[in-house]
Amino acid sequence: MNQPSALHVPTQAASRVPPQVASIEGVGVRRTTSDQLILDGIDWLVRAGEHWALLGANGAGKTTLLKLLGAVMHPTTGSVEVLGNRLGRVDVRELRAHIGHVSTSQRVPRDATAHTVVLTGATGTVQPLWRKYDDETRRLASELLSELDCKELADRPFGVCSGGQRARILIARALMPAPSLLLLDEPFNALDLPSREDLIDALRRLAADRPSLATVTVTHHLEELPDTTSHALLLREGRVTACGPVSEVLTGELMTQCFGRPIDVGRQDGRWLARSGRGAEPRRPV
Ligand SMILES: Nc1ncnc2c1ncn2[C@@H]1O[C@H](COP(=O)(O)OP(=O)(O)OP(=O)(O)O)[C@@H](O)[C@H]1O
Repeated sequence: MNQPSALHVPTQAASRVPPQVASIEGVGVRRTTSDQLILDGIDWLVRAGEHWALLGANGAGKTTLLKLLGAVMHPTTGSVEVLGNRLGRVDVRELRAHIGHVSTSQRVPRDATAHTVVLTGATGTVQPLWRKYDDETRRLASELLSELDCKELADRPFGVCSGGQRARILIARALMPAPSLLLLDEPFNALDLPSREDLIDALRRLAADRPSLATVTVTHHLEELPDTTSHALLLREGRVTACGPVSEVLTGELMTQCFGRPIDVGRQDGRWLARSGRGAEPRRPV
C-alpha cells in the first residue's frame, strides 16, 4: 500500500465503523503565482456511506478542496489520502479512475449521444475509445442511464439535452467505474425547479441503492440538499469553520458564522431552508 504507482483500492471490510474513503490532514494549498493561501489547516475525514454537503461563500475554496479529493491537484502542505492512497505516492491517473467527479468545467463533446458520454466514463476520457467498450460495458451504460431516469435520452446528442438532463447524464458517466466516492461540484447550477427536484430524487435513490457510496456535494443553496445528506463542512476563506453531522452543523448560528451575515436555517420534511438577511439579528429557525 502507498507505494509509487501501486494503487490500492480497499474492499468493504466487515467492521462496524464504515471504512475511510478520504482523509485530509493539516492541508494547505498556496497558489505559487499569486502566493495566495487558498486552503489552510484543513482536517477532514469522509467515510463510506456518508453524504457530505460542502458549503461556503464564493471563493471560500470549495472547488479546490474537491479537486484534492478528486486527485486533480496536490496540496502544498499536509496529506491527502483517497481510497487508501496518499497523493504524491500514487499514480493519480489510476486513482482518478476510481473516483466519480462531476464538475461544471468538465469537457464533453456536444455531438456525442448521452449513451456515448456515459461510456466515456469507463475509460475516463473526453472522447470515446470504442475498442475498449465490450457488450457488458455498453449494457452498464444503458442501465446507469435508466437508473438516473435518462433512458429515453440514450440516442440524443448531449448538446441538445436540457441542463437537468445533462447533470444526470454526467452523474451516470461518473458512476461507470463503480466509484466508492462521488464528487459533485455545483450539480444544481442553473437548473429550474422541476429539474432540481428530479436531480435531488436521483441523488436520494443513489444513496438508498448504494449504501457504501460516499458523496460530497458543493452547493450554494441548502434547499438543494437531499434529505439523505448526513454531514456538512463549512468553509470560510480557506478554513473550516464547522464540520460534522448535519444536525450539528447546518444551524443558523454556524451558517451565520461561516457566511458573515445573519442566516436563518429551517428544516421541513427532512429538507433544509435558508434565508439570509443583512444587518438584522438572526431570527429563530422556523
Ligand atoms: N488556478 C487558479 N489560479 C489562481 N487562483 C485560483 C485558481 N483557482 C482558484 N483560485 C483562487 O482560489 C480561491 C478559491 O477558489 P475556489 O474555486 O476553490 O472557491 P469556491 O469556494 O469553489 O468558489 P465559488 O463558490 O465561487 O465557485 C479563489 O480566491 C480563487 O480565485
